[in-house]
Amino acid sequence: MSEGAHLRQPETGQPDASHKAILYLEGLNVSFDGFKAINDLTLYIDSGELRCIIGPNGAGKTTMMDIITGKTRPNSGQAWFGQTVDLLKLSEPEIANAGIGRKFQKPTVFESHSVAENLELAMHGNKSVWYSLRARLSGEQQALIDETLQTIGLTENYHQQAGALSHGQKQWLEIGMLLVQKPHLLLVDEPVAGMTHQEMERTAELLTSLAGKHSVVVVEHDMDFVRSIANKVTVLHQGSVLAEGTMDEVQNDQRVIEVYLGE
Ligand SMILES: Nc1ncnc2c1ncn2[C@@H]1O[C@H](COP(=O)(O)OP(=O)(O)OP(=O)(O)O)[C@@H](O)[C@H]1O
Repeated sequence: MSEGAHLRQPETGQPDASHKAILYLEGLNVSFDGFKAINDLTLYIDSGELRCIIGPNGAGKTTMMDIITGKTRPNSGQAWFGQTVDLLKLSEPEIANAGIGRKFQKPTVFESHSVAENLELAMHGNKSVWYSLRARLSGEQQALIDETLQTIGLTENYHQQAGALSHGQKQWLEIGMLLVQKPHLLLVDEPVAGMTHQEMERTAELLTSLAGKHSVVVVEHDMDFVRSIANKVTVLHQGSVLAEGTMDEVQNDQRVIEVYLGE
């Protein structure tokens, strides 16, 4: 089987979120050469919620995302997707196939293909570009592409070459490329780095519109942006949860203030 053969199959079963949470991280530990990057981390994400994760450099945010997607294996602890999917037993492609999509900071769209073709390619996943762009789209697939373009605000850019999009538009296209794979949980790494103010506002609208239908975890350094989208914020520090609550609650938390002042 070719690399990523399980990846990006659009139809996946629903994770069992009957106990409210879609993601359970419990007592996780990760050491790199004796250094504890993740230290007894326990964190729950509810089904349909939009959660922001903040924390100073080196707090363990990326490592936490890497555990969820199977890129990094913890030394101990538990990571469950819903009630029944043990993430620590799955490979990276199996985790993606189970319905966890990740958007990295830097956009990686296919620059020489059109916006719609990028969505088609993402929808067909592991198939070759040649196959993907010649396969006839079903009515349902075409409808998904149209709906996704509307969600990400790129309907007008259907035929435009992706390489000609602005930085912000490329980021939205890449979010669209995840959406056509119908993920249940979306992990989004620093979505607004390098964006104009206007692009940031549009990204805030986009991410908040995805919550409910999807569960969304956003790691972001820009506090104004976090304030504009967050209901609940988790602050990581030295690999553990330092504080959790509304933006106002965590910003007024003395321990959080000290950690950020100490940066
Ligand atoms: N592969 C690795 N080998 C050794 N140390 C690592 C490795 N990956 C991460 N670390 C260390 O683990 C700690 C946590 O890193 P991580 O990238 O998860 O933090 P972060 O909160 O995402 O930081 P930033 O906001 O700067 O991206 C850091 O001290 C980092 O240097």
